[in-house]
This record gives sequence, C-alpha cells and structure tokens, in this order.
Amino acid sequence: MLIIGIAGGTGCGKTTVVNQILKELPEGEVGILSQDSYYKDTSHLSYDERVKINFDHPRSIDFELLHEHLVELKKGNTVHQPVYSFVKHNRTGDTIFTHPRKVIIVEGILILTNPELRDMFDIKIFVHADSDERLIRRLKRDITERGRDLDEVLTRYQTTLKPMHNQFIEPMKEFADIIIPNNKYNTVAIDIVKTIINQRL
Ligand SMILES: Nc1ncnc2c1ncn2[C@@H]1O[C@H](COP(=O)(O)OP(=O)(O)O)[C@@H](O)[C@H]1O
Ligand SMILES: Nc1ccn([C@@H]2O[C@H](COP(=O)(O)O)[C@@H](O)[C@H]2O)c(=O)n1
Repeated sequence: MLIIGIAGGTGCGKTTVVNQILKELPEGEVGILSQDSYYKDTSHLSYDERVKINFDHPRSIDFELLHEHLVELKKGNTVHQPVYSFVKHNRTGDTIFTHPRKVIIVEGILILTNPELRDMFDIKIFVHADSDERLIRRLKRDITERGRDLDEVLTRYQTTLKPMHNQFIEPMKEFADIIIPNNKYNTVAIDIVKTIINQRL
C-alpha cells in the first residue's frame, strides 16, 4: 500500500487536487482519509460552545483515531471513517466503510504536524496558494457549502485561522517531498504526481 499525505492551508485546493489524482488512477485503487472526518467528537458540548472551538489547532483533531485507522488499513482491514458536519460542528454519528486500497490518500490542513502520522506517509505533498487567494476561496465555499456568513468566516480567519496557519501549517512545508503551486489550476503538477504514483505502484 502506498500512503500519500496531502497538506496545505484551508482553501489551497487539497480536495480539488485529490479529485484530480482520483480521476487519473484506475477506479477502486485509491482510498481517501480526510482529516476533517477526525475532528474530535464534541457531543458533550452545546452548539454555542462548539462554535468557539479553535478548529485550526492540532488539539482539535483526534490524531490517535486517524493513526489507528491508517494502521488498520495498512494491515488490510476495513475501517469506519466518521462523517463530520461543518454545519453542526460535530460528527454526525454516521460512518463510511473505508476499505484498504493500493493507494491511500490522507488529506488535511494539519496532517504533517503529527510525527507518527507523518512517518507513515510514503509521499508528502504540500499544496500552496497565497493567503488572499485562499481567503477568497474559503469565503465563497463556506458561505455556499458550509452554512456560514461573511462575518463568521472573517472573524474566524482573523482570530484563529491566520495565526494557526502561520504557527502550525506553513512550517510543515519543510517536511514536504513535493510543493504544488496552486494559485491557478496546475495540471502539470498533477501529471508529475500521477507519474510518481505509477512508478511506486
Ligand atoms: N487552483 C484553483 N483555482 C481556483 N479555484 C480553486 C483552485 N483549487 C481549488 N479551487 C476552489 O477553491 C475552493 C476550495 O478548494 P478545496 O479543494 O476545497 O480546498 P481545500 O480542500 O484545500 O480547503 C473550491 O471551491 C475549489 O473549487
Ligand atoms: N466545525 C468546523 C471545523 C473546521 N472548520 C474549518 O475547516 C478548515 C479545514 O478544512 P478545509 O477543508 O478548509 O481544509 C479549518 O481551517 C477550520 O477552520 C470550520 O470552519 N468549522
């Protein structure tokens, strides 16, 4: 099994890059673990308390469960990946059966901050887009897809997202094998990643 970690700040295009890679590889050979599925269960908190969580800090992620699931997949076992709701700021209670595949992609803003997880990646990719580009994309996406308004996105950006990005995410470029510039759609980089994956398979 080839394990690929794809990190980068919010809105840099991680999900888009994953979908482009998926399109290029034979169906059924690639599985995805999304860091977003592993936000800690916060059912013990009220909605008003959950809204205040700093979702850009590594402590908001259940890295133990994410690591455990990756280990199980590597052993050839199926795992129950939690489903997360950005509207409720919590896990939904549903899970997705995630089967072992030839290639497993783990994607998320903070996945390279965890040393145990980092050690499991055969290829580490960091997707880069400038912060103004990422903020514009985040605004559009969160308002249309994640039930947010302008004020919510901008307040979160100023109070937690930007400082956490600078403290925890940007420094992770140091660990990357490949940095994909993604201010514009980068088909050349996707071709290179596809070639590397095919060489390793
Ligand atoms: N290279 C790009 N140029 C323009 N828009 C992009 C690009 N990559 C992604 N997007 C758009 O930006 C938004 C956020 O992208 P997404 O892949 O969800 O980012 P991430 O998973 O890193 O948060 C989406 O609406 C997506 O369509
Ligand atoms: N309840 C939540 C949980 C997370 N976020 C934000 O999601 C971002 C990470 O996801 P991407 O798809 O953008 O990589 C992160 O920046 C969190 O601020 C949220 O808004 N609400």
